[in-house]
Amino acid sequence: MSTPFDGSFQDFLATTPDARFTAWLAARAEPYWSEATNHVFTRAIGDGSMPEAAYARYLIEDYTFITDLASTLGYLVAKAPSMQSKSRLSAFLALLTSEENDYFFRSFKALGVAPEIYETAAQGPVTRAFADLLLTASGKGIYAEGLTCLLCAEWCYLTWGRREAQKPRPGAFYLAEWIDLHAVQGFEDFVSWIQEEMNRIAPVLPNETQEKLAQLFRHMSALEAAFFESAFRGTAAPLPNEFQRP
Ligand SMILES: Cc1ncc(CO)c(N)n1
Repeated sequence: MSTPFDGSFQDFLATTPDARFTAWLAARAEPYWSEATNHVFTRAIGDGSMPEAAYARYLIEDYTFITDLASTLGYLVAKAPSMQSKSRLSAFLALLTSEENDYFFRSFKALGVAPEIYETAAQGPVTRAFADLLLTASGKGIYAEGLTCLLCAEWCYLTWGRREAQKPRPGAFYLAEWIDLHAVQGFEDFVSWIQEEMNRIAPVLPNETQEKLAQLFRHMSALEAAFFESAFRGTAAPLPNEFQRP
């Protein structure tokens, strides 16, 4: 999807003068960015080959991920520099905690997952690593760090969502609606906004901070791929050493 690149944003600009910061983040995240956006789980959502057990496993983990993502958005609303940015972020937070929350309840019911299970489910290792990364970056980091995590998560879902939306919808409503949620115009507009926000604030940050953002986006991409892998196969290999804490 992206051509891998491992230099600085300045180096990237030298190869492509009108390159966007967000394109650099994706290029620096290879091969994980492509693994996440093309994972077999994401294709199974749209092509009728999704095993019910894998999807139930996925939704239970994703419900706890979404809870941490809502907290991340809270931190971002607090740190956003302008009313316009706070407005965009809080509108998405409202969607996440209403319509999308309702989607989870209806889907759990259809899949026979009881509230006792999804409300008290312990996070698996990948979801725990996500929680740690999201909450540390958005809670302790500067605005751009939390925004980088949000960008990766939502851009990844827009990418597979738009691709799967080209196919006829699967029969199961929870698959069809999961595609629609991530392929609608409003979601595309939100992801475009996050990209514009990033491309406005990040090119003027110090080189070291830009490197930190590239590493965060790369780590998020690897976790997104591992999250799909873990749901689809019931297990995922630990992330490579570059992502282990010193
Ligand atoms: C793991 C994961 N990443 C991103 C999204 C999109 O919000 C999601 N629902 N779950």
